[in-house]
Amino acid sequence: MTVTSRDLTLVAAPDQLAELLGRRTAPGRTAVVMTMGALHQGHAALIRAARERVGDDGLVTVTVFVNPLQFGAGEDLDRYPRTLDADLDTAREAGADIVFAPTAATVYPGGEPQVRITAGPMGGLLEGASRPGHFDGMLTVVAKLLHLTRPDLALFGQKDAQQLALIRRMVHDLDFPVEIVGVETVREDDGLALSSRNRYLSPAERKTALALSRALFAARDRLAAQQALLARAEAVPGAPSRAAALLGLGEARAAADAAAVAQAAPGGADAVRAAARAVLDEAARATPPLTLDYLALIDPATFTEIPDDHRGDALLAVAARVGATRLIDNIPLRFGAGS
Ligand SMILES: Nc1ncnc2c1ncn2[C@@H]1O[C@H](COP(=O)(O)OP(=O)(O)OP(=O)(O)O)[C@@H](O)[C@H]1O
Ligand SMILES: CC(C)(CO)[C@@H](O)C(=O)[O-]
Ligand code: BAL
Repeated sequence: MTVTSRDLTLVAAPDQLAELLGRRTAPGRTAVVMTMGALHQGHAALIRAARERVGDDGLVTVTVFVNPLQFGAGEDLDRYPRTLDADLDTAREAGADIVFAPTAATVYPGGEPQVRITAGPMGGLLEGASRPGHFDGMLTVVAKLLHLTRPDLALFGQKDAQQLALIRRMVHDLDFPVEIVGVETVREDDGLALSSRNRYLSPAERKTALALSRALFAARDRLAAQQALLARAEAVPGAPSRAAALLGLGEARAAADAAAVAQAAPGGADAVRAAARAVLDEAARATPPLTLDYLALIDPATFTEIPDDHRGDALLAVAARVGATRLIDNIPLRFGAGS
């Protein structure tokens, strides 16, 4: 579908939003994209995906709200970029109908809400361990915004993988009548995941920050190499070992690689993790340095570390600081046959 520039309405009050939704909603065809503003092409991809899903006569609402509840003390709530005029252009070009940009006093008229959503055990891991209370605050505002925007679909980025998993969990556990759609991470040409916080980076910091995506790609390449070797070795019937099998094929170099892989990591996950860590260790010695918060190779169903002999889906997730900026990124991986 080609998205042509359409009329965009900016609303700040929930009753105005309700009025618009009531007037224009086509049944089953409303979508929401929730953001904290400072929109970039990652957000635009979510809005375009929403438009694709609901069609030309559907309704796409973008929310722009920097939610104080999900920021911890000492985090960047005050300096978080607020660029509403530019956001309206991006939202319009990507195909939104409504931008709902309420104030904090509108969203929380009585101050901080007494009753909140609790993220549960998964909410205390990784991002939740580094940012205590973050996911409770995030889920609470997502629940509120779902009530206010009343969508059939809500789209979220895979870049915030744990957020997406927790929103799916909330919707499942609490029977929210909405379909949650995940959208692939949009990257710069050099691999850096688009993020509103990238604009904090100086050129030198940005260069160091590239280590996040390079680490993920190194791990992905390591897994692909391991699995190609294994597949070739397993293709030789009756071979006593992977290395011997490849030697039997006269592939001495590949056999040496296979032996190294087999020795370093018979199951594979540890070597994949190590390939990523090597890139991050190097970036820790760069100027300016990268300070690793976590690197985790996890089961996407639980967000707990996978064992070395894991088979099936996994997620490699990283969080790090460069200067005063904290960035996250992740990549899906598949261990075992068919990956
Ligand atoms: N590069 C990206 N590709 C796809 N979706 C993204 C990307 N970056 C953010 N999103 C998604 O956009 C939605 C709004 O995110 P948010 O406004 O926090 O942007 P952000 O760039 O992640 O900001 P921040 O730098 O503050 O984390 C979320 O669902 C998030 O996952
Ligand atoms: C989902 C969200 C808009 C809730 O404030 C925020 O966490 C974000 O931008 O990812
Ligand atoms: N992108 C997730 C929202 C946050 O960092 O608070």
